[in-house]
Amino acid sequence: MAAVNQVYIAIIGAGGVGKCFLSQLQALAARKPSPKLSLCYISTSRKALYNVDYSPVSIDGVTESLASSTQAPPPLSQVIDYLAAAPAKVVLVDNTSSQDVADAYPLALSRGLSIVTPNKKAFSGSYKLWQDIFTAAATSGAKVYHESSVGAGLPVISTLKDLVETGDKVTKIEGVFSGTMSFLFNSFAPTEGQGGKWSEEVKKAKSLGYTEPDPRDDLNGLDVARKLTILARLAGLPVESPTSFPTQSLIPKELESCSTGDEFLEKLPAFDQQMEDIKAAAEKAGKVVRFVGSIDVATQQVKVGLEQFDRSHPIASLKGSDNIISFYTERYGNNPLIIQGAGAGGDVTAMGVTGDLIKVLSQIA
Ligand SMILES: NC(=O)C1=CN([C@@H]2O[C@H](COP(=O)(O)OP(=O)(O)OC[C@H]3O[C@@H](n4cnc5c(N)ncnc54)[C@H](OP(=O)(O)O)[C@@H]3O)[C@@H](O)[C@H]2O)C=CC1
Ligand SMILES: N[C@@H](CC=O)C(=O)O
Ligand code: NA
Repeated sequence: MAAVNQVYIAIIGAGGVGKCFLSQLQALAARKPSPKLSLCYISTSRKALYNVDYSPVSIDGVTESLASSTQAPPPLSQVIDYLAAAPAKVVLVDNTSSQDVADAYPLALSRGLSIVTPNKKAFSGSYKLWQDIFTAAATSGAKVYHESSVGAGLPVISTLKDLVETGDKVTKIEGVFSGTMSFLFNSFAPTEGQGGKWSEEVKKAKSLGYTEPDPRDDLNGLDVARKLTILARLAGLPVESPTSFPTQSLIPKELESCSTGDEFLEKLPAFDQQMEDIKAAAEKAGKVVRFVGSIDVATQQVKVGLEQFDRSHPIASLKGSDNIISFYTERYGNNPLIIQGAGAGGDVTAMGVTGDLIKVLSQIA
């Protein structure tokens, strides 16, 4: 029988963000006085580690134990049955970008499992999925937190929720919402100097862990469209899906039929000139080009794409993978509330997930 206040942690996904989350979880579990956490399940898409009697999986060295595990992950519905029958409360941490896992949130929440995740798919899928998730949570009392689904660990979701829940009226949200796009344009079209080759910078963004598992999901604008869908919904706009508003893709037409991300990356250098032309057009106007998004709440308009900025504009002079997100509201008037900082990367994303876990623990343990 589990101790009173014991909480079981179940983790799906152990990639770039997942591994950083595991090291933060290890530090959290070792903290004194120690929260009564125990890891009862962890899986990737091919391997799993768990014990039918819920005896803990050691967090120390878990990446190595998982890699050498011979257990395959059971179907998701069975994982949810297993977790729902645990002799203590459970927090499910989804560190994948899987739509299948996201689609299972309503079931998991209705069975009492709380969820924390950086996965955007659940909150930016169909509006029905969004409603099902929050209805299931409200009915069962289970918690769902997804801070890192926008702006990685930056306090974007929590800030927007606070604005709305305290009665402010959000009129516009705009900025740079992609760590990958920020990094790409900051290094390919810097405010000073020459900048690198587009395709080389794309490869660097992937190796730095900024891109989605398939970098085409960043370059086609969908990752930003997903983030704006989430923010628009939280601001009160019932956006149907991330494809229901205009989004500019930076995938060359000729590469739209590539069957894998690797094939796309291999062929991309042949199309570097397309991006050079876009950069040159901005330079001719004395500006730089950046990939931005905006939500106009009053007109219900959401858009995502390239825009030109003066070199002195705060969006033009971002560094690294930084995001900048401005909230215009009635209370803040003409001077928006601005959040800025790294918007991608394993450690900063995992920070948002661990922070969410700590919030959930304070409510359920
Ligand atoms: N990287 C970043 O800077 C940020 C990432 N995020 C989000 O964090 C999430 C994780 O990103 P990241 O760590 O970079 O991605 P990775 O591709 O590095 O890792 C994904 C992990 O999920 C596992 N996985 C995928 N599908 C399934 C499935 N159906 N069942 C079980 N496991 C599965 C993969 O296992 P396997 O290897 O076996 O396929 C892998 O362990 C994504 O949703 C991403 O959008 C959010 C903000 C910033
Ligand atoms: N690929 C995303 C990761 C964070 O959401 C990005 O580059 O912003
Ligand atoms: Na965030």
